[in-house]
Amino acid sequence: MKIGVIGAGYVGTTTSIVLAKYGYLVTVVDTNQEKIHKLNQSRLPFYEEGLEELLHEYLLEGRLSFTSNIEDFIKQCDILFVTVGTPPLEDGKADLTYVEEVVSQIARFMDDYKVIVIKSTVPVGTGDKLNDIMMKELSKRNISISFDIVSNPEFLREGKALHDALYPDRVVIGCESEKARNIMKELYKDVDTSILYTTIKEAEMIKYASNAFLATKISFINELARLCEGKGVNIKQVAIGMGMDKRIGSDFLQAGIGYGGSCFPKDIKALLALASQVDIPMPILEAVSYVNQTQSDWFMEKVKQVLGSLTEKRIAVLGLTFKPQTDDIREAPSLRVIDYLLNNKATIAAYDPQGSEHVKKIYPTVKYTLTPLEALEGADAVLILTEWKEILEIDWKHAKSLLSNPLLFDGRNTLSPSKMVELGYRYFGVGNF
Ligand SMILES: NC(=O)C1=CN([C@@H]2O[C@H](COP(=O)(O)OP(=O)(O)OC[C@H]3O[C@@H](n4cnc5c(N)ncnc54)[C@H](O)[C@@H]3O)[C@@H](O)[C@H]2O)C=CC1
Ligand SMILES: O=C(O)[C@H]1O[C@H](OP(=O)(O)OP(=O)(O)OC[C@H]2O[C@@H](n3ccc(=O)[nH]c3=O)[C@H](O)[C@@H]2O)[C@H](O)[C@@H](O)[C@@H]1O
Repeated sequence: MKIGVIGAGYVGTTTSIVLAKYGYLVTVVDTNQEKIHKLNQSRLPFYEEGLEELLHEYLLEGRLSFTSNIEDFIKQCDILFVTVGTPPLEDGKADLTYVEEVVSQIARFMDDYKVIVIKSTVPVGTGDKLNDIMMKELSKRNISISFDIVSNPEFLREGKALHDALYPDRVVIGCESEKARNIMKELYKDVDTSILYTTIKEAEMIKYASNAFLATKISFINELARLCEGKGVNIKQVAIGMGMDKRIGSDFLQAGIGYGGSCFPKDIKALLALASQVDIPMPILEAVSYVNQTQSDWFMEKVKQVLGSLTEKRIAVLGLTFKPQTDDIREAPSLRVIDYLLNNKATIAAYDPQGSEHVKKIYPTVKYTLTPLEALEGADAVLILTEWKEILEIDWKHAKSLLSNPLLFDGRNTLSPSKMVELGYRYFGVGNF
């Protein structure tokens, strides 16, 4: 069974490495020559711990290969995983251009049965649409070759990609043919988890529903944090107490400056766009998005209030990526915070272990430092926006001596307020005292 993976992004690269680990022969294709070149040199095109070593090993062993020749690739592979991007369009809908293009190419070049496994996050009904595209392309060739479309959504998190792909909580397979189902069953035989077989549409919806629910938990706790702050109640204790109820669960109840990343914001927009196409109002999801969009402003208003004015104030921004252990800055709350600070004429020194180069392209006037302590020199306030280990493990006693003003705004509620106060800081968390 030869496996092909289309797209060498987070999902494609991780999927290919995991499949190679399970002993399959895997080839990955991408239109981005630079990525393919890098991968062929055992270098990841993004930052993700634990993957590069395996990439190197499997390349050497010949279990994994990377190419930009799509035609040969399609002819040679039996199972094709589609992992290309589905970014948001202006109106919030998922842009299916890349997925549709890939599927057309498969139909144009295939000469025997293929299982086409859609891993990209796509709206409900996409499987049917892709099926139509395949049929149309094949009829242009005046040829009849059988194929199956399977929806196998990906649930990995950036920063924990390898762990999540190796030990998933569940695998969802949306599949409507016995033949494809048996192939998928064989493919996942060594993965020790529950497999849920569904229709294609159900699998497509499960992916969006899961992300939307996780985002709802975050916006719920963030909204509650605002109330807790007003009432002098500690949100961290509230979250612990809530999370002890198994029906609620303790995950994704960490209050902060809001969720970011390439998926939650995009997938919520896409789900709302899907609902509006069929005139179904989704006020809960609208509110989830609204709370998230206003959370960093709410946080920054507090900073402004404490400082009086931000004009010409020196602000140390610690953490730029949307979460730790990644270099991804897509929809990162730090971008909104920097925007806010620049609009208020503050001076910024920013530190991030992985994300600075990317943010520099958007905000070239910000000073980017190589160490967290450099960013703190002469600062009037410190903002923690991402809970990187490098930031949490700062020697905060020494750090205080570098600051003009020991004001600490912890946008991730990760430091101990009492310890910081003991060290002489004025500490402000998110509903956390
Ligand atoms: N990033 C993540 O953690 C997760 C992403 N997803 C979903 O998976 C999909 C992919 O996400 P990422 O891997 O982050 O995307 P990405 O943007 O990192 O990678 C997509 C890759 O596809 C390539 N590509 C585009 N058109 C192509 C074509 N015609 N032929 C070959 N390659 C082509 C691009 O050059 C790019 O390298 C999205 O739908 C996303 O929502 C799902 C779960 C987790
Ligand atoms: O579809 C996707 O791409 C993926 O989206 C998320 O994964 P990811 O965006 O990589 O990262 P998360 O760990 O979910 O964090 C997302 C954002 O929420 C924030 N967050 C998370 C948890 C929390 O309690 N509070 C909170 O503010 C994080 O800081 C981050 O900005 C989902 O967790 C994955 O299951 C899914 O596969």
